[in-house]
Amino acid sequence: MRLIQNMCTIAEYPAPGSLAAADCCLGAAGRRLVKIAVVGASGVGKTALVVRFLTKRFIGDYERNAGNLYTRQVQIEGETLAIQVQDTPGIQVHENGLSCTEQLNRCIRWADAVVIVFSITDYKSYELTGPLHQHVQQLHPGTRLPVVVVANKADLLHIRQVDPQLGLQLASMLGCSFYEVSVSENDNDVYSAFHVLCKEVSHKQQPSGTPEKRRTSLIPRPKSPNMQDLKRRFKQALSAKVRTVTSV
Ligand SMILES: Nc1nc2c(ncn2[C@@H]2O[C@H](COP(=O)(O)OP(=O)(O)OP(=O)(O)O)[C@@H](O)[C@H]2O)c(=O)[nH]1
Repeated sequence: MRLIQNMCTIAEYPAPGSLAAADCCLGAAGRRLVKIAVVGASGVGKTALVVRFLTKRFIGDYERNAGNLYTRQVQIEGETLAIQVQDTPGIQVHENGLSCTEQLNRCIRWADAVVIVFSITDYKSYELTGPLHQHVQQLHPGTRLPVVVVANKADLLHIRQVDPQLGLQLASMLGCSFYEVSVSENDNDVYSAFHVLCKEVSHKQQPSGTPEKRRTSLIPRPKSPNMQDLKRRFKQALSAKVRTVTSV
C-alpha cells in the first residue's frame, strides 16, 4: 500500500459520540471509507501498531489509551480510500471469559474490519485471540467481518512464549490472514497486514454486478415509455414470475 505522504493529518476524536458521526460509507471528499478497529489484550502493542501504520514511526512509550480514532487516506488498487483506525483499550480476561466494555463493543460494531493483536511474549494474549474472534463475529450477525491476526514483538525472541506455527495455525483455523511483526523494528509487515484488510473490505463493499444493475438489465426500459406499454410490461414480468414460482 502506498501511503499518501502529504495527507498525514491524524484526527483524534476523544468523544465516544464521534463514532456515530463517522459511521457512514463515504469519507471526506466522497471517498470510500474503511473503518478498522484494533483490539487485543493490554500491552501487546496496539497503539504502537496503529502509530506505526499511520506515521511510519515507533515511539516506544505510549499512554494507556482510552480509545482514539485516527484517520488517513491510502491508495489501494489505484483508488484513494479514507481509512479510519480505532485504537481500543486493552481487553481484560476473567475466569469466566472475556470482559469487553460497552465502549469496546461499540467500536467493534462500528468497524468494517478488525485487527486482533497478540504479543509473542504473552501466551495469555494469544489465548485471547480465538474467543475475541468469535466475539467480533457475534457482534456482526449475518456477515463475516474481515479480520487479520497480528502477532507482535517478534524482536523479543529470547522471551518468546508463542511459537509462530501456533499463530499461523490458529489464524488459518479462523479463516484469517496472519502476520508476525515487530512494530518496533519493521514497518513493511505492518503495512501488509492493513493492506490485506483494506483490500478485503474494499472488495466486500464493491460486489460485482449490484442487484440494482441486474434488475435493470432483466426488464429493459421502453424507448418511449407510456402508461399502456408500462402496464403491459409489468403484467408480462409478473406472469413470468408466477410461472417460475409454480414451476418450483
Ligand atoms: N520490543 C518491542 N516492544 C514493543 C513493540 N510494540 C510495542 N512495544 C512496547 O510495548 C509496550 C506496550 O505498547 P502499547 O502500544 O502501549 O500497547 P497497547 O496494546 O496499546 O496497550 P494498552 O493501551 O494498555 O492496551 C510499550 O512499551 C511499547 O513500546 C515491539 O514490536 N517490540
